[in-house]
Amino acid sequence: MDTLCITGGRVLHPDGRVREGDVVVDREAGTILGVGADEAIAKHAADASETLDATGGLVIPGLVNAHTHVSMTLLRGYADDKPLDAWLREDVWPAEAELTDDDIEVGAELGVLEMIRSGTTTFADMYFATDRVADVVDRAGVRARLGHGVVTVGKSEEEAIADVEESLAVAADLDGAADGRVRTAFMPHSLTTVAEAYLREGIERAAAEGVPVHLHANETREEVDPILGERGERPLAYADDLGALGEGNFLAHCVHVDDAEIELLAETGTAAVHCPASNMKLASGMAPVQRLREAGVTVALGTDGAASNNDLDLFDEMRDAAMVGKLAADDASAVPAEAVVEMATAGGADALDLPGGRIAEGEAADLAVVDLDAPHLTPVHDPVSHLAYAVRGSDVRHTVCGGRVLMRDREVLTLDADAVQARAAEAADDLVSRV
Ligand SMILES: CSC[C@H]1O[C@@H](n2cnc3c(O)ncnc32)[C@H](O)[C@@H]1O
Ligand SMILES: [Zn+2]
Repeated sequence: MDTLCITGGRVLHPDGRVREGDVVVDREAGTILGVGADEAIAKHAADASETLDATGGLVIPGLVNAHTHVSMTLLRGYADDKPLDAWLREDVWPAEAELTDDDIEVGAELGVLEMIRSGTTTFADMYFATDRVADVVDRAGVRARLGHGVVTVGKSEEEAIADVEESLAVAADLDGAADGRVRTAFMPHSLTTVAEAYLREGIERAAAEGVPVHLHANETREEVDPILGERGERPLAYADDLGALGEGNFLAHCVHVDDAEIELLAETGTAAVHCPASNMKLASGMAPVQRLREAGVTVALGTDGAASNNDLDLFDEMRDAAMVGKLAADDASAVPAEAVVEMATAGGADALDLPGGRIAEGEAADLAVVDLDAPHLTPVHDPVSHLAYAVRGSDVRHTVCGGRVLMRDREVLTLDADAVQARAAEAADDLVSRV
């Protein structure tokens, strides 16, 4: 049998416990064959086709970035210190109007490179030129749920219809690409940037095809108030009426949600993707993560785009989520370390309905090895505490997705890191000079 064995480290199990042991992977199936320190595992380790050394390290599930716009790496640091609406209208949308498909591809390469280097194996992406993003996912060896983002405000009826059609066509055509590592969703941008008729038709057709729906929801007060004023109902009641809530669907942000909306998410099985860094940078607000989790809502973590974060490092996101979760709840015991680790792993995989997120026999072999042998990680009283509060993306030693080694000893094997960085820097300069 063709196996990969990750040896000599400690392993984070789905129950949050950490134990010494090896992880044996069936490379053909891309799944975990066994975990532990018993004789059978030792025999597998001795016979392994390939070995990754985890000595002094912690093996964790590959992290899941459940909401991003990966190609926005080209706009990292382009526009800061503004609230969402002004940031989008004055800076981001004019720049995005100049993006070529080549820019989107190189921006995606840069973002995926950054994610692999910080232990992320799976992401959800809402953007444009989705076929080019899918091609990057294929070459880089990661997993993703991808969609074409629909905006109809400011467009003619013909353009708006074409945008909805493109999102539905992309969802149908790209699903299963990259040997099944690409799955898709219908992705209207938000409840205020897509008009009701288009939302209603697109969501109905997506549901009929079994395609999930992903959108930004309840991100700012400026987005909630007009819906409340014009419709006399809260945004998630409107979303429910549109058919946007349900198992498999996931909403980014969910900052300004009241108790009834939290209950709606829980009842319908709709997941929420918490984006703490973006919410803080744009001063959008503090999501009630503790209350969402207590209500039984699946909560995942997302970086949002690199222009509002400004990185794609899920370790930063875990720390931010734990910190701001305590402030939001006015309670230092809220959103503890084990909660944010769960949100970045199993919670993310569940929200996106993709494999991975748990290290156990039969699960997808999506893994990262974190090196704990560093001054800022010494001593190790509690490895889970370190994951949430002290580890940095640059502490990741190896990254594996579907049993394939994507980064070994910090060398990314599936992308040419220097070339990607150089191409992206040039594309970003050209882009800005055109805006
Ligand atoms: C239509 S493709 C996605 C669209 O979303 C924009 N975007 C980036 N970050 C955010 C955010 O935090 N809230 C809302 N929209 C955002 C991105 O620039 C694309 O235009
Ligand atoms: Zn977003």
